[in-house]
Amino acid sequence: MVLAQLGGSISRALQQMSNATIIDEKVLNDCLNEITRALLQSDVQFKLVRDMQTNIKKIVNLDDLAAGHNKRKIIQQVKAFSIPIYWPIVGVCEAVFNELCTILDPGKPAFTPKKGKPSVVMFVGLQGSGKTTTCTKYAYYHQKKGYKPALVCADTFRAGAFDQLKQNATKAKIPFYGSYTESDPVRIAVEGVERFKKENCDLIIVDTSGRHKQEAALFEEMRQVSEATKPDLVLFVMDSSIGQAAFDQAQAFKQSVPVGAVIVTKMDGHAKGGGALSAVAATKSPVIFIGTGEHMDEFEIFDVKPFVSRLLGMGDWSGFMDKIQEVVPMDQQPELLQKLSEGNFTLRIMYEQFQSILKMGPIGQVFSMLPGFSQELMPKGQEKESQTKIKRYMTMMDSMTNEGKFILHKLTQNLLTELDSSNPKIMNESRIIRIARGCGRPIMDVMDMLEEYKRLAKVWSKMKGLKIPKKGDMSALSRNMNAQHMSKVLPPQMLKQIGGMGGLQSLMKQMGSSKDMMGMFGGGDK
Ligand SMILES: Nc1nc2c(ncn2[C@@H]2O[C@H](COP(=O)(O)OP(=O)(O)OP(=O)(O)O)[C@@H](O)[C@H]2O)c(=O)[nH]1
Repeated sequence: MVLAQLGGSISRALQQMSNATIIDEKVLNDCLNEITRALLQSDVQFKLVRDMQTNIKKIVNLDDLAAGHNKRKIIQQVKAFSIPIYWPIVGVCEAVFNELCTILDPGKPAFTPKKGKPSVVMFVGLQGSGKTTTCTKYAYYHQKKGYKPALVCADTFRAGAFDQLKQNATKAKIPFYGSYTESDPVRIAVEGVERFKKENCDLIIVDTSGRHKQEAALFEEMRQVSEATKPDLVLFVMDSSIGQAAFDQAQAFKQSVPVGAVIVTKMDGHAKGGGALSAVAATKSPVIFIGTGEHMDEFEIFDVKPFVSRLLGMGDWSGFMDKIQEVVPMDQQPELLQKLSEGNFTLRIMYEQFQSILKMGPIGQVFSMLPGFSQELMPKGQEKESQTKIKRYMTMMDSMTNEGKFILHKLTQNLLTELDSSNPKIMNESRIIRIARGCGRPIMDVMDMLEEYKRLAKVWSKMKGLKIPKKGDMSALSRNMNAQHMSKVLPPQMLKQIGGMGGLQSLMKQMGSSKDMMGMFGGGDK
């Protein structure tokens, strides 16, 4: 399965899960099985896939969720009180995303050469993996960054290897060393490294001959080159279409030489995404670059998160996780909560929420996948229409502001704009006609917008009576938040999963410390 298909399969599996009304063990298992199948077909090693599935289940354990053991998920769920989102799906997506990122990130950065200080980098890999081409790409990349690279051809096995390197190096104006007559790769490697050290080159790249894991003699030769040149970094070059063999091959190299980083080549073709994951797992070294074509500059720094996003077929999933917080920015939550606690869900608040959703751009569409997020406002499969609808509502509300008609507040005698009033009754016929005229929309549209406002106001009215602390004191908020409030604002399915009112109460007891509760709102130190 090629990369794009893998992404498609995984996102389809997640989408199917999001279509389910209730996410129970079976729905979660079906989704994970689907993802597992897709990864296996993409040549991710079986063990890796199995571990990943177990880990995701641990993170998204629905039983745990009900019993309140899984704080992280609960934290996400409680955050959901800010907006009616069915959060567990985000949790599963995030877990899949994080698991893939974890596999690709072995936790230790690769060696980076320093300018002005001689470093030796040795390239190893299977025959035809693109090693020689990649050596030059790597040298050229660093040359552009101000390094002084040099190439040494220690591939005495393949006839024509030296010519190929010479040709590439000449094109890129990079000094090179090799021999048509010498057959000992160790000797050539040592001579080349010494020579370029004397010439003050700071990045000496040693290309070795391609080999297969069955070729014991060639592996021994590679080990000797490594011992003699003492490279600062051994780079394993792997063709992305190698398939299931990737793990074993990478491991065989790692067992002979201290592989410190991986470069995956031919990512431009019918690339299998799984190989990269397997190579990292086998070598416990990070992928640092990818080759995306035959040309010198078709070479990119490897970045885990965008790669996984691509793998999952979701433009920028990591960005989504960050942006999700924007729906109600953390620093604005106390203010917002204050207004809501007073039962003041105004058209202005609705306007600001719409603004946040639109700010999320196409990512906002992801919300429409999530059951619970205003089915009426964002029906599935009609994201574009929904966005247009939101924009239309906002235009109507703009017209309300511009008219600047004020309403006298019954109790405070303050003058409020239509946008700041939380009493839908004030929107009488003459006001509706005026707004419709002002924005050039039919009266029905204005009424439609006001219906949506009433619907949302009803959801938010459940927050009424919540004691809100002063701005910044989130822990006080958590102390004042009781299970009763929570039960009102959590979507019913979510409450059911937590174990109803009883489950919620015991959960809140367990999470009693203010530090934990602060975490629930994204505040405090984590
Ligand atoms: N499309 C594409 N082709 C690549 C890429 N990298 C290398 N190639 C091509 O792959 C083929 C093999 O590349 P080489 O650099 O000769 O491979 P090698 O690993 O040095 O080969 P041995 O010396 O036999 O081990 C060449 O035709 C390269 O042009 C890439 O990122 N994308």
